[in-house]
Amino acid sequence: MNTQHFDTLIIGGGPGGLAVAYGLAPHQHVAVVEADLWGGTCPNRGCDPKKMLYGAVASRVQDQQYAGHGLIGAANVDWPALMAFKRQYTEKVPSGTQKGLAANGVTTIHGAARLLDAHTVSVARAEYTADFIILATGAHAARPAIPGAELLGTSTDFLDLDTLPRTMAFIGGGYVAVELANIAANAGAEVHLIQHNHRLLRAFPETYTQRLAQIMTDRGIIFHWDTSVTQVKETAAGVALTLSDGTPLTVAQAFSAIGRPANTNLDLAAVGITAKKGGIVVNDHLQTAQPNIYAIGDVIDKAAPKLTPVAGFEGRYVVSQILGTSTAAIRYPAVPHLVFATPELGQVGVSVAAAQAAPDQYTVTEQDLSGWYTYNRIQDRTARATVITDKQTHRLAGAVVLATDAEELLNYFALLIHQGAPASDLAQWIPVYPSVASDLSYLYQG
Ligand SMILES: Cc1cc2nc3c(=O)[nH]c(=O)nc-3n(C[C@H](O)[C@H](O)[C@H](O)COP(=O)(O)OP(=O)(O)OC[C@H]3O[C@@H](n4cnc5c(N)ncnc54)[C@H](O)[C@@H]3O)c2cc1C
Ligand SMILES: NC(=O)c1ccc[n+]([C@@H]2O[C@H](COP(=O)([O-])OP(=O)(O)OC[C@H]3O[C@@H](n4cnc5c(N)ncnc54)[C@H](O)[C@@H]3O)[C@@H](O)[C@H]2O)c1
Repeated sequence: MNTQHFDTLIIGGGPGGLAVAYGLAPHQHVAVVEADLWGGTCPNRGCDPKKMLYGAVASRVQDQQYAGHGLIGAANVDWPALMAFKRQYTEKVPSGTQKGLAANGVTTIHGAARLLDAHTVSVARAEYTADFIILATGAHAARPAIPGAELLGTSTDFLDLDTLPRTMAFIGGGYVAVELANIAANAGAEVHLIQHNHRLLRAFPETYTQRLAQIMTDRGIIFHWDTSVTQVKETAAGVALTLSDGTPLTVAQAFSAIGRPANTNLDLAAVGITAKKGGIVVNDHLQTAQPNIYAIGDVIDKAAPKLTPVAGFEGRYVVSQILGTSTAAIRYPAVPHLVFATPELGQVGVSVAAAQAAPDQYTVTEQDLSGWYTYNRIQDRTARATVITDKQTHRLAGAVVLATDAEELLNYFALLIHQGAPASDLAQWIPVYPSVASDLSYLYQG
């Protein structure tokens, strides 16, 4: 068998793998193996298509907020046209990604890769060797272990629905369930969200998640708290879910959104690499038990959130390790994370719970922003934010925002934390007025 050799071989052509490929391509002979769609989850069936659908419903919600204040009637979502708009973007992603890699001298190999030893990978009947191997295989949607689970769709199915089902249910109360339920409900569907406990979006403060749940309830989403689904059956009308209290719930379509286990199906044991529930185990240099095999992105077990920019950050870090431009352990900056609902809920830095547990160290200030000009102007009646500052350094330590376009404030907060900028810096800065940025000096006062 002819074996091709590369300096670095990357398994997985998503945001993590691509960051490594583009970083190493000018210096090395590099290959990427992709089993499915070039570009990975985010641009094909994750962040990007999700935000295209979200954009339309967010506009509709904004229209509704202007009702009686200058706009008559909210725009309606034309789901097939919105889906066509989304597909115009997503359909070009795989070929565009592959062409981009080829144009940068990266070899692209299509197929599912497996590890044969610390330097050898098999794809179909071919074998490839490499000095370094990067595992960047991401994660996949889980389905509950119940009879009929195969009848449940996943986020991938939702993001490619030709027509919007009149009724639907989401099992789970994490990012995926909340974001997709919000899109579906604001696009006109009757939506049920079934959560097995009483806690939505565990990474966010409960006072905020309860507020968001109330806003979503007011918009028509039906929450089934402390409820599990015990069985799914096909019916003429769609699917019949049996809920843990015995109640039947029939909807046109139901989706599993109970988490995303790592794609560790790589014959890891054959090379002595371990994986836990959260994913592949790596050290603080992102090396697996085999020092020449790194793992990055959603496939690794880590405390950092599993997000696209985090996968890219890890990819660039691994490039610096392989090229020898850095030998330091990985240090993550404060990572902003945000749920694209209407309104958006985001947070960055020290959590409210951690700050409240250390009252000598942090000041926690929560403010209702709904009366502020920025939010009153767009009739966002629920906007609020919590800002956490360090009592000793007077620097920004963390923030939580529930508001229309919270993403903007969150990005500013992340930058201020990253730069360790004192509040006094804002006095030397002139933002556009009126804008979200022009509120910063009122929110962060050191
Ligand atoms: C519905 C949804 C919405 C999301 N929204 C956001 C968002 O708004 N913001 C955000 O930051 N993140 C979001 N995410 C998360 C984001 O998509 C991931 O964090 C990101 O894609 C991780 O990148 P990755 O490179 O680690 O993995 P992936 O993007 O999953 O790429 C891994 C690639 O590896 C391939 N692969 C797997 N096994 C093999 C194998 N054996 N051989 C070869 N190839 C293999 C897969 O086919 C895949 O293409 C969302 C995710 C979902 C599902
Ligand atoms: N805006 C964003 O940045 C964004 C959007 C979507 C996804 N993501 C990424 O994708 C990841 C996965 O999202 P997700 O929503 O699938 O997972 P998640 O881990 O965020 O939430 C899973 C939810 O399912 C519930 N659950 C778990 N097991 C269950 C079971 N057996 N039965 C019923 N419910 C169960 C959990 O309590 C939780 O509410 C996120 O953690 C995030 O990293 C990010």
